[in-house]
Amino acid sequence: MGKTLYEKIWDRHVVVQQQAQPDIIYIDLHLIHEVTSPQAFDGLRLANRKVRRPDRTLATMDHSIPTTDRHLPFEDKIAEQQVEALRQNCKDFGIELFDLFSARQGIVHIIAPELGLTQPGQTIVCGDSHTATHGAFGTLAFGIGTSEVEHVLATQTLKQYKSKTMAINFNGKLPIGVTAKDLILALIGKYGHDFATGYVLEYRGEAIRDLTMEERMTVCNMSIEIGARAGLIAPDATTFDYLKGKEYVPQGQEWEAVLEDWQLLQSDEDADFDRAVEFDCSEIEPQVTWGTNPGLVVGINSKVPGPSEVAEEKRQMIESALAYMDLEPGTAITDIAVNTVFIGSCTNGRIQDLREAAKVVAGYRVASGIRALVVPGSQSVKQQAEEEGLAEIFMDAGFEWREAGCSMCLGMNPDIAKPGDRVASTSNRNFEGRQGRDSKSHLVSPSMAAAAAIKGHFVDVRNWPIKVGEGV
Ligand SMILES: CC(C)[C@H](C(=O)O)[C@@H](O)C(=O)O
Ligand code: SF4
Repeated sequence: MGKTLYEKIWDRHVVVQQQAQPDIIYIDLHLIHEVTSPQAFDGLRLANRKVRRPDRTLATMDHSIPTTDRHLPFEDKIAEQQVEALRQNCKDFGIELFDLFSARQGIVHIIAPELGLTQPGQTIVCGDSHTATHGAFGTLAFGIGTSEVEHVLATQTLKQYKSKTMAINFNGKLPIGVTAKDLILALIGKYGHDFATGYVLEYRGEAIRDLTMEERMTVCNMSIEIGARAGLIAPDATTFDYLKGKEYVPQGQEWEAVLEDWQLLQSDEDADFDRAVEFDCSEIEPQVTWGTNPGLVVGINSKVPGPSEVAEEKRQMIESALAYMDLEPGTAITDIAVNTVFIGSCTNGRIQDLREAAKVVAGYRVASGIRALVVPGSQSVKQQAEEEGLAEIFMDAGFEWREAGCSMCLGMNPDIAKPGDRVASTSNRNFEGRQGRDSKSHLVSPSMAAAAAIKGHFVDVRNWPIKVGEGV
């Protein structure tokens, strides 16, 4: 019997295997940030322990930091303490930190891939649920809790039960103007936000093969939003081209050797997945979430559904989502007006995302009364966007252009949506209060968010360009 990619990576990392016990697996890379690490370091200190592999541990700050005026003291003293604690911990335990003013600072899931730290066949963990992003490289990457962060810091290993495996076969090609974000939202919409609980997914098929690495990261990033532990894409020429020459990737003869090894990282043809799903890509439209979890999503040319359209056991959930979102069933998605637009996050804060948004924005102005933010996922994305003239396009149109961080993806830093704000957001979560108390989030792709900023409501970006002033 052949093995799945997941099983191959797992087997390469098992350190101890005992009956009726979780396996102990080796961790190749441990990423840390300011929110989920302080208690873990406190635990180490109490036990008088060191960090086992500081050289395989990397820290950045992203969640609670401001994206403007970084030279000023923080308004939020708790956030400032978190950041201070991370600095001290990294210093005391010899861990490299990309601090606030580092050219390498950024969202943890954006910086590791862009530096070439994320590589096929590795195990990567982080005290953060969107660690699955790194799965785009054929890397087993998943989020862990703070006590596990401590365990990994101390031992560079983790106790884990093996997950079940699910193949997600995306058949056919993505229609023109439909993005990776729409692909993953459509999948979650069809199956629901808890469908894949307990599974590690492998995304496969023509539509996946056609995606760039950045698009693959968008897909894997949202694995947790369908309940999965992790999501993987087998590495191929696209992966190797992306990695070649990156700072932390081996060069010369060593590159040839790793390349040979990485090519083995495919599920065997006769591998047995616990479950397989076939998904037809040909009918996907640009997606817009209307509810309070990412699975409550429809195509741009649809209407907000009502409780009567769903199975009895889901009615209450739909009713409470409609009430929170202040939406009436039957409302056309294109009639939903927003007053805030957020382009950024580890889902869609990479350079390709900003390029796609800028294409829509170029030559237009943000509609009046709209607050629109573009927040690059890393300082390196920021710099590149400035060099390419994207920052100027955004600023000329009336967008705010920020320093890198999680920003309005979650209400943990000064970029908070106000009560009642309705946000078109390129992030990955739309739970109640996610972007600020009593604010309403609609998840979309970068080009859809950009178009909503210009028009003041959702539009089908496939019909862009729309002449300024038309139909507003
Ligand atoms: C704060 C952090 C622990 C959290 C996570 O685990 O995902 C955050 O990144 C999020 O996206 O909700
Ligand atoms: S950008 Fe959002 S989803 Fe990603 S790590 Fe930060 S808070 Fe979590």
